[in-house]
Amino acid sequence: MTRIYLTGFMGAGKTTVGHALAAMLHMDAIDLDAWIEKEEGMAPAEIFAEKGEAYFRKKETEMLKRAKMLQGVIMTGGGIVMREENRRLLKRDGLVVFLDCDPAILVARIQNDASRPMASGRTVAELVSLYEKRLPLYRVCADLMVDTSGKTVDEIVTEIAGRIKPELFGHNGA
Ligand SMILES: Nc1ncnc2c1ncn2[C@@H]1O[C@H](COP(=O)(O)OP(=O)(O)O)[C@@H](O)[C@H]1O
Ligand SMILES: O=C(O)C1=C[C@@H](OP(=O)(O)O)[C@@H](O)[C@H](O)C1
Ligand SMILES: [Mg+2]
Repeated sequence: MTRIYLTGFMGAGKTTVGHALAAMLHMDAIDLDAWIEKEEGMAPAEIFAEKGEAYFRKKETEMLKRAKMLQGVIMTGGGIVMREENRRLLKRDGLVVFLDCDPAILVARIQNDASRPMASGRTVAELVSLYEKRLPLYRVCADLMVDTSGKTVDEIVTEIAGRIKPELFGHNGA
């Protein structure tokens, strides 16, 4: 397996954990949001504001398709599972690790974060409701689920690396 996709709700730690996991596994780290930002010359929040969510979602799917040409740990944006096409691509092209987390922790991390247009300005109830709407979609395309609540980034990375080794190198460790 040459691609490990990290999925999960905003604030779950996909970007942070992805860089640490890639370093541990000596793999490249590719954050789809950062890649979009580089290509568009605008951060996701600016793209949402100036070009709209539909434009961002189109770009996100385009990048996901292009990521198939790369190898490494690929960190996705929290909304990627909303499109059926994206879920199919994730499942087809790599090992999907879903970083789950207690919604109360997620909300504390993302509420009023102006860099996250799907979170800023939303109430706690709205954010929890968005998490609950997306949860089955994260689950349906995950090969592995990791509950990150109360764990440090180091603990999460160690847990993922231990659990994916059989998937990456074969069940006998070969
Ligand atoms: N396990 C963790 N423990 C404490 N803080 C974390 C943890 N994982 C991520 N964070 C923090 O939470 C915030 C959101 O992390 P980020 O990697 O941007 O999440 P995502 O990419 O899933 O939206 C960042 O400030 C990050 O430092
Ligand atoms: O949940 C979402 O719809 C989004 C999550 C963001 O990524 P993070 O999950 O890294 O915050 C980013 O892709 C964009 O702002 C939309
Ligand atoms: Mg991120």
